[in-house]
Amino acid sequence: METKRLRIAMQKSGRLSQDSQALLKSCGLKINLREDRLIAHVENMPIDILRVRDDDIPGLVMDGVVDLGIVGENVLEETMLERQALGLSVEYKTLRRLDYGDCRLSLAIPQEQVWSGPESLAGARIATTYPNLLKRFLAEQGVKFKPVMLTGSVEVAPRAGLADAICDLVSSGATLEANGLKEVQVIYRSKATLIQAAQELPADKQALVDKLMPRLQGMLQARESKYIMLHAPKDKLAEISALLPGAENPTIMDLAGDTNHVAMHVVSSESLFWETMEKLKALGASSILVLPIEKMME
Ligand SMILES: Nc1ncnc2c1ncn2[C@@H]1O[C@H](COP(=O)(O)OP(=O)(O)OP(=O)(O)O)[C@@H](O)[C@H]1O
Ligand SMILES: O=P(O)(O)OC[C@H]1O[C@H](OP(=O)(O)OP(=O)(O)O)[C@H](O)[C@@H]1O
Ligand SMILES: [Mg+2]
Repeated sequence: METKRLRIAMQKSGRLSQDSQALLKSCGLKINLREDRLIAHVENMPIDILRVRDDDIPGLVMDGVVDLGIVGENVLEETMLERQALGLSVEYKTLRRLDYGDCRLSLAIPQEQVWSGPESLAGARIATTYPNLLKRFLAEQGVKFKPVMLTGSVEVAPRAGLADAICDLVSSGATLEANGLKEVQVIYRSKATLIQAAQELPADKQALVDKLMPRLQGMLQARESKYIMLHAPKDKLAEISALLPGAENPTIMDLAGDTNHVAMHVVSSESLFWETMEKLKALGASSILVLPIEKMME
């Protein structure tokens, strides 16, 4: 269905919802969101946000039902494999990998069991929501297994006697531990990603995407960067710069009444660890301030 408004699909409720909504808001979208509504209107731009189950997002983009989607790479890759097997279109464009939704798809077994590699799962029943990613991994290892498809509560499957092992998402590992399981093999690492339908968009919609992308890029870059201010001995400027990632072009300013030191301001592409601060201090730097950056545009 053709609409004049750009359609963006994102997860309705779950791990990616808050961050995705916050990211779009930070790009200037005023989202009129009502919890019970599946479509949220953006008040100040011709954009509609479709709030759906995350599993549906890759298909909506690949079928061109929505223009953009924010989804975990794990779900994207799993859907690709599933659609490939069904002979459906798997085309899309990745616009930007995002900085949230970090997790890994891993194999886990009961804590008391000994792990001697993927081959120890030969013939095992493995519970998962990601049968295609699991099949691909174990096929590469030459291991045959019996998939047990579960769409939730995968971690309880071994205790419930439904499976011998599981293949599920892990972040802190707390859920595995709470269920008496241990992570033994990572099979896929994932983050949230912004994707676009493969077919060409009408010019006005593409113009809107082209307007939003530098804002998104700027927000993500700002989140990854820090503004660092410090006083430095003039004869140690090169050594101090070398300690600050992305500080090729520092701003150097004279300090009133001090001819031996200068003020140095840099945008660093990474957060500054305490260890680096201590090294800066050892080189004679003082008054070191590390500030977050709200927005950036190059
Ligand atoms: N513990 C985690 N930490 C960080 N990101 C995660 C974590 N678990 C999952 N994710 C990412 O967030 C996505 C959504 O996870 P969530 O658990 O909300 O999915 P769901 O239960 O399948 O939701 P839905 O109801 O939309 O189908 C996952 O596909 C993954 O990319
Ligand atoms: O390693 P951890 O930090 O414990 O995270 C892993 C858990 O997080 C996700 O579920 P979520 O909590 O989103 O709930 P869900 O099962 O309802 O999807 C995932 O499916 C795991 O169960
Ligand atoms: Mg889901």
